[in-house]
Amino acid sequence: MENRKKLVLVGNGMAGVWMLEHLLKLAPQKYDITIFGAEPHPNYNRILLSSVLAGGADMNDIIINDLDWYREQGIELYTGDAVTAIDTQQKQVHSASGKQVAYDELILATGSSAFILPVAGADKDGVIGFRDIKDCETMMDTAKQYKKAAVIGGGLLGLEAARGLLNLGMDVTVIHINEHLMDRQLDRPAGLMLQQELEQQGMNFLLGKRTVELTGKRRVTGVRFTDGTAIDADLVVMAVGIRPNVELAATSGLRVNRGIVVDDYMRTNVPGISAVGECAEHRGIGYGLVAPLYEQGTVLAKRLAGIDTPPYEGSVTSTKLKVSGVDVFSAGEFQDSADTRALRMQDDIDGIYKKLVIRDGRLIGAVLFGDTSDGAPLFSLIKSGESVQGREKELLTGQPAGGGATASPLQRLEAMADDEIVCGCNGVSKGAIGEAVIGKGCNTMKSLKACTKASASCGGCAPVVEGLLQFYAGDNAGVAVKEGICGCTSLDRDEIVSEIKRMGLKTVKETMNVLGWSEPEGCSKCRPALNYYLGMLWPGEYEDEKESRFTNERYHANIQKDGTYSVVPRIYGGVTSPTDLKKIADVAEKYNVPLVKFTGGQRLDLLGVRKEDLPHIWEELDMPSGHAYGKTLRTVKTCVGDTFCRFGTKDAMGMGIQLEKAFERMDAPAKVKLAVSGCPRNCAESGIKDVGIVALDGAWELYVGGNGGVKIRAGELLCTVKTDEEVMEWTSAFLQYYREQARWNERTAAWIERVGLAHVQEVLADSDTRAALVARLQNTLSYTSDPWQNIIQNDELRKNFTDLNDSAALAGTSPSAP
Ligand SMILES: Cc1cc2nc3c(=O)[nH]c(=O)nc-3n(C[C@H](O)[C@H](O)[C@H](O)COP(=O)(O)OP(=O)(O)OC[C@H]3O[C@@H](n4cnc5c(N)ncnc54)[C@H](O)[C@@H]3O)c2cc1C
Ligand SMILES: NC(=O)c1ccc[n+]([C@@H]2O[C@H](COP(=O)([O-])OP(=O)(O)OC[C@H]3O[C@@H](n4cnc5c(N)ncnc54)[C@H](O)[C@@H]3O)[C@@H](O)[C@H]2O)c1
Ligand code: SF4
Ligand code: FES
Repeated sequence: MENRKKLVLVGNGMAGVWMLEHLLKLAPQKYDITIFGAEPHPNYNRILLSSVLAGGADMNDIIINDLDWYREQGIELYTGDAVTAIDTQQKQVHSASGKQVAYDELILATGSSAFILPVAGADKDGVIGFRDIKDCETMMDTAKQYKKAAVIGGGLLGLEAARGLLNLGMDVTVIHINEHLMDRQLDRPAGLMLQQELEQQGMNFLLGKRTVELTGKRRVTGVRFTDGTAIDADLVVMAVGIRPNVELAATSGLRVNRGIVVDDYMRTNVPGISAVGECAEHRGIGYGLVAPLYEQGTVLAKRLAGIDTPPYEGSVTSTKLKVSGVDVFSAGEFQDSADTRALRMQDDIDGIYKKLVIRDGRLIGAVLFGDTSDGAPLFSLIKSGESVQGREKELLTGQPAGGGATASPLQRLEAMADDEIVCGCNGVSKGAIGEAVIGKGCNTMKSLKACTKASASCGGCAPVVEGLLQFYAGDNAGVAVKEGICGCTSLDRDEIVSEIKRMGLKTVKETMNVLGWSEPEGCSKCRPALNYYLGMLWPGEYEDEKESRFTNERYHANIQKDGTYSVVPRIYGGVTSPTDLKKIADVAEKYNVPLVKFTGGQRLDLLGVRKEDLPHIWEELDMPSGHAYGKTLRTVKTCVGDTFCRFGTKDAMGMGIQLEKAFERMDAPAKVKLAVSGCPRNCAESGIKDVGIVALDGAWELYVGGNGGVKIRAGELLCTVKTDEEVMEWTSAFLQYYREQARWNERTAAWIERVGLAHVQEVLADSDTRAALVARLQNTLSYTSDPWQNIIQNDELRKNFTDLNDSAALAGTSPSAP
């Protein structure tokens, strides 16, 4: 150990420790390391303080390296002890607690401090910046006692602080000096759209205001502006930018401007002393985001390890607003000037704005509002500096020139270049994720994060990283995506299903016991999932556990927002009769049903029914349940087909009724909707159903995986068949395969995206497999019966509808579109 050099790091924050981690990987034995940190904590993720304040994370969740890590690395760590002087002659640092430590290499990573406006009253109690754990705790404590918060500064930090304070129940006013928010990241249209969104969330704004004084005695009570106006405030958070911590360097004789001046290898003007992070100023620029600081850290780590490295030449930055739930992205030069051209697209109805700034045929900046999914590829183009001439409009619309379909998420992942940066904070490319998943077997988000650092900082890239994890794991047969289905178990869906089968587990309780659930009672995520898997695996044998079902399924009715229920009788294929209509009208009148409405699935919905009336209504209706509440077949929508329509080529109504009669009461991982149209005009909207059938001249087309809900998805063509019998066979086989393979609560659209249509087609192409699937579905359906008939004929079950304090059901309902 004696010939190791001594390395001292001043500042136990994000940039310094990130650099050290890198150095330890490159040259684990080269240095004896000592770290001084002014804060009393191990290294934590400062970025996530916004999430902690907003209630989305716990302080424990944001520790990056715990104390064990320092011990394991042999690092001497002094927390809560600031370095106060550097003796550059003796090569020693002195700390506030009186320690003296010698160095061969000294790294200054002292970060920044929140800039506190030098206005009268800025030293009063209740006036803080938002920089560290202490500030965060002060805000959380203040919200318990006080009501009114003022945030000065409508930049990234101010808006994230304001969102957190709103979540803590405070009235929040953001005071901003400019006429639009985030003026350092957004142009005016995007700034105004952001303001509108945040106002709807309950934030108040005072724009164009310059603070002149903070009023109050010891504690702040208000904010006064240069125009003479004022507001009350019990808490004032200053978020008007940052100032690099340079005092230590300046008083020790290092060259300092706004930050500590460094060259392209992060060297200061004093031999043996480097600076990295927010405290450093490189080519006149100080950065306030982690991505460029990590780029600096990479160069410094290599130099300290003695490895050749290209110089650090500065960074192009991109930002995203966190925690507000509003999608905002900004990168590069976002303001246009005399030598730039800008392309803009604004959609006020959907709240989407996109601006691209181009100079000399190259993309140099972008602003996205409302939909930031193009952020990563646009940022890659900005960084690469490649020509986009002729492709500008394509980049703006996201569609290939000359039209064509918008790519699906999977296609988009596939189309990404290997060197495209996926995680901006940590500089992780698509290729690096592929390498980690396939090459190193990192097949969970946790291990992938540990392996690559992707999504370990702001978390903004997590959806894309997760998509790539699925993408690569799916592509590589040897790797399975392993995510526990909930916090009670580390087992994923496939493992649970195969263990239930292998060990013959027959109840929810037994499954949880045998498979080592951490929560003996399970949770609202795993209980209904296990109930479904057991019912799917052991039809006829497994007794449904009604306490594992949500309220809607438990009462066989959709609970409405006023606590009443709805009744939807089954109307096969949407075809009814005067007799049924009369029955429906009679019960609606008799039970004072406040609303009778046609649903999107061509059914009649009686809304506003009292729980105790449900059994009587169903008794008097004497019609089968429409299952408008469950994870089952909901409806088969039909058009009139060739029975009446002059374009019709086949009997769409007849086919719809046949399908609905065949699959009614079929439990499924999620709700299932079907449609049959008599010709490609598609009046029954077959293109957006789980199974959508379209008649052609002499054939039927079967589309699968469509969805018209939150995330619209067009169905994909599974097959084209000739006869009605084949329609029944393929639909049965498809539905049973979905029942057996999908995760609980996964709609066919999500399932198909996950496993790929080609896989489903390959499985179903085999006629023996189809026959076996059809037989298994028929077997399952043979055990089902109408739930309302069961209830009205059973006095015990009827009692549930008069006992108003039935608390055994799982809290929550599932959405109820029939
Ligand atoms: C609430 C919040 C949200 C943010 N969100 C994002 C985001 O989403 N994306 C993004 O890219 N960036 C974000 N940032 C910025 C990001 O956190 C910083 O860029 C990053 O932490 C800077 O790292 P650093 O190591 O240079 O400084 P720091 O993380 O501040 O670390 C410096 C450390 O040095 C210590 N120190 C200072 N002087 C001394 C001394 N003399 N002796 C010993 N120790 C000393 C300080 O106490 C501090 O602990 C956010 C910042 C905040 C406050
Ligand atoms: N999501 C993220 O990436 C994120 C989140 C939080 C913080 N940060 C980083 O933390 C640092 C601090 O953030 P910030 O928002 O304080 O800095 P900022 O410089 O981005 O924004 C400060 C804002 O305050 C306004 N301002 C300046 N003087 C004012 C005054 N007297 N009254 C009212 N408004 C005034 C400015 O116009 C500016 O919009 C930055 O480096 C930022 O990049 C990033
Ligand atoms: S889908 Fe075709 S057959 Fe059906 S109603 Fe429309 S036009 Fe007529
Ligand atoms: S982009 Fe911030 S963690 Fe990946």
